[in-house]
Amino acid sequence: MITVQHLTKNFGAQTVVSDVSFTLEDGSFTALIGPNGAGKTTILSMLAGLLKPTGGSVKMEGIKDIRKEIGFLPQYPQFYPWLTGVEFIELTAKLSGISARGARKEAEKVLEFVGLKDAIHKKTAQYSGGMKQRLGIAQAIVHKPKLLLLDEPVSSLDPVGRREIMNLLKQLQRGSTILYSTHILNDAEEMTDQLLFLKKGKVVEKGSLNEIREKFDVPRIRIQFAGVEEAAGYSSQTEWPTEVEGNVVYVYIKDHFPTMQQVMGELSNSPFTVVKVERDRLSLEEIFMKVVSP
Ligand SMILES: Nc1ncnc2c1ncn2[C@@H]1O[C@H](COP(=O)(O)OP(=O)(O)OP(=O)(O)O)[C@@H](O)[C@H]1O
Repeated sequence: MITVQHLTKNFGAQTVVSDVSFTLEDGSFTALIGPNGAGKTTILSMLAGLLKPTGGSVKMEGIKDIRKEIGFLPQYPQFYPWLTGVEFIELTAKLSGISARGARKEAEKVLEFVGLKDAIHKKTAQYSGGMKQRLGIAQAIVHKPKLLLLDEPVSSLDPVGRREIMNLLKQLQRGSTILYSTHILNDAEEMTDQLLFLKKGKVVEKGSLNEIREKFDVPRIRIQFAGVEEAAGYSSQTEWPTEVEGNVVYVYIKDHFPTMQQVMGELSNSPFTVVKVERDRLSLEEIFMKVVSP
């Protein structure tokens, strides 16, 4: 388990990370979510040992020098353009303490794992954005770190590239604890065990997606009608509290009422044409806006 306690960073008079505490269970997948400038990179850099905290601590159970146990993918990874993929990873493997004899083999293995097997002898200057991101992940994991820190690993990629990298990260989770920053909330919604919402350097909300949903969700039933008039008609005749948005009516649930059956019963006795009825849930994006908006 990794325990972060009261982590704080000041740049001059400005406090950009303020008293941040959280834990990462072994093998868990945690997203650090926050708007631009919230302090995500600063937190990851302190965890990676690249930036000295002004205060607070980062501890890994049973480990004294945690730097050896960390793999880090910076937001904008840089590679020597004159090296091939395998040469670059071999170099980083040696720098992270793998023996000269083992480094080449480990480099080839990890490049195959990240899907770059066919490009290992290509110069990194010729890699596409997605390939560079895979190469960045390869350099972060070649020494099999216990904690993997990834700063915006998918933000620069198109949806297909994002999906591929997220699937890759999911596979990595079997061997590592992962903390990654993102502002692409769809990915976080699907994959993550724990969410940390960051605003102006402070963790303003944390928990599993379900826990956070429980807290912020407004229970309601969404009914889509065939037309705007029908939605307005239903809304004016029902006894339940509603809100109308075009051809959609939201029926608000309070203390478990109305139930879905009650609403369906009412609709089947009404003259209005219904297209779709569903229990409405806030998306992670909507929750995020609620949490971080001023
Ligand atoms: N070396 C530095 N000196 C002074 N201020 C800094 C320094 N590095 C970061 N900051 C400030 O700290 C704040 C947090 O920056 P940080 O890069 O951690 O945010 P972020 O959440 O990663 O943002 P983004 O999503 O834009 O990458 C910002 O206001 C930034 O300007």
